[in-house]
Amino acid sequence: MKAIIKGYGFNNFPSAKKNSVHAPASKSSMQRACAAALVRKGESIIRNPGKSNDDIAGLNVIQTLGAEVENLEDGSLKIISDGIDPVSSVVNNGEAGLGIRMFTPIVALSKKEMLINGEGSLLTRPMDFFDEVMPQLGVQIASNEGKLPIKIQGPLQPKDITIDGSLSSQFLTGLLLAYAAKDAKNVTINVTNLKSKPYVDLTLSVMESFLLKVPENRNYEAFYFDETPDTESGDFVDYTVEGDWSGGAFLLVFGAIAGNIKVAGLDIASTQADKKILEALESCGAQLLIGEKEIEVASSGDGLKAFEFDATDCPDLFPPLAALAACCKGITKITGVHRLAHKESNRALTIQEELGKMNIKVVLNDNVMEIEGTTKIKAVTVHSHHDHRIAMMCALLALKADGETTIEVAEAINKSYPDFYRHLQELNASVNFK
Ligand SMILES: O=C(O)C1=C[C@@H](OP(=O)(O)O)[C@@H](O)[C@H](O)C1
Ligand SMILES: C=C(OP(=O)(O)O)C(=O)O
Repeated sequence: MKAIIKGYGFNNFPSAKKNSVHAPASKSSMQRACAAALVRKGESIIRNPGKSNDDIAGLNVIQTLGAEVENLEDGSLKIISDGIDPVSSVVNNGEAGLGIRMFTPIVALSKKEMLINGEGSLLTRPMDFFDEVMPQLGVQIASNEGKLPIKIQGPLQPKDITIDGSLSSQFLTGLLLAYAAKDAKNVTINVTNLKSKPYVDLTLSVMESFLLKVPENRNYEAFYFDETPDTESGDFVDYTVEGDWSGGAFLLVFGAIAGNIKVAGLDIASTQADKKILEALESCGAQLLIGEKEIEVASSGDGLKAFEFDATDCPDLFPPLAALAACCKGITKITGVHRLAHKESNRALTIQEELGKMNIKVVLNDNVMEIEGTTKIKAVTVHSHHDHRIAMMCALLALKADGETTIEVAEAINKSYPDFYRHLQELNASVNFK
C-alpha cells in the first residue's frame, strides 16, 4: 500500500479542524499484560487492549499456550489461564521482537517440545542469546544459527545466572516473567551492561499489577527473587493498558512542527522509556502545556532550534526525534546509534537514507546521529523499509514538504499504530492511499 501525503511547504500547514487526538494503546504494556495474564493462574481483565499487529500476535501466542481470551461487550478482554498448557506445538510471534524474546522463556516453562517462529523482519533479528542462556536453565534448544525458527524443550528451571543486557532488554523481560511464573526462590538474574532500562521498570510494574512475585531490582545489575513463596491470592486482576508514549511521540512532534494540538491518553507517571520525548521538545523550544488529561504542544514563536539528546535507553525515539530535528535550525546530535542496528530495519541507515531523499542531511558519526535542519524539505517517493517508525517519520515530514510525498509499504504502521494515518487526517492532514 502507498500513502500519498500532501505537503504544504515549511510553514503553511492549515490549522487543525479537530485539534485533539488520543494516543494509541502501548504495545509494550499490552504484550506484557498478555504474558502476565497467561503466567498467573486465574482471571484477568485487560482494559483498553491494543489492536496493533504485535498485540494481536501476543493474544494468539497466549491462546496457543493455553489461555482463554474472551471479548467483553465494553471492548475489554477477559483472560482465563491455568498456567502454561500448550494446545499446539508451534508458536508464531508475528513480527514482534518483544513478543518472541519475552515469550520464549515462558514457552520453555512447558516440558513439551515446541517450535517458535515469527514473520517478516523478525526472521533476520538476532536470537542467539537463547542458544547461550537456555541450556544453563535446563532447556534444550536448537536455533537456526542464532535466528528463527527455534526449537526448545523445557521445563525451564530458575537458577542464578548472568546475562548480557547490551543488545536488548527484552530477553531480561522474558526471564523475569518466567522466573516469577515458576515461583523462583532465592535466585538472582545478574545483568551486565543493561540497555533500555525503563522497559524493565515497565515489566516490573506490570508484574506487580498482575500480582506476580516481583524481584528486588539491585541497580539494574541484579534482580533478586527472595525466599518467600509466591503469595498470589488468586484475586481477580483488572489492568488498563497504558497509552503509548512511543506512538504518542509522533503526535507530539506533529504538534511541534505542524500546529498546535492536544494529545490525550499519555500518563506522565508512566515508566515508559519514550516519555523522554518531552525533554527533547523542551530543549528545541517547543511550547508544552502538560495538563492532567492532555498535553498541548505547539511550535516556538521564533522557530525550533537544534538540540542534543541521549536516546540510548529509549531507542524507539530516534525516528520521531529525527523528524523533529529536521525542522529545527542547526545541527541536532542524538546519541545511541548503536542501539538501532537490530530493529525492524537497520534504523540508523534507513533514517539516513529516507531523510536524504527528502533533502535532509544525516551524518552517522559512530554512536552519534547528526541531523541538519532545513526549511526545504523535498516531496519525493520514500520507502518504509517495512519499518513502522520509518513510515511514521516520513509521514510527519511529508506535511512540511514542497508537494506530494508517496510512502511505499505504508502499511508497516500496523505493527504498532494502525490508526496513525486516520489520526493525521483528523488533524487536518491530507492522506490518501493507492
Ligand atoms: O520491552 C519493550 O517493550 C521494548 C524494548 C525496546 O527494545 P530493546 O530492549 O531491544 O531496546 C524497544 O526498542 C522495543 O520497541 C520495545
Ligand atoms: C523495535 C520495536 O519493537 P520490537 O523490538 O518489539 O519488535 C519497535 O517497536 O520499534
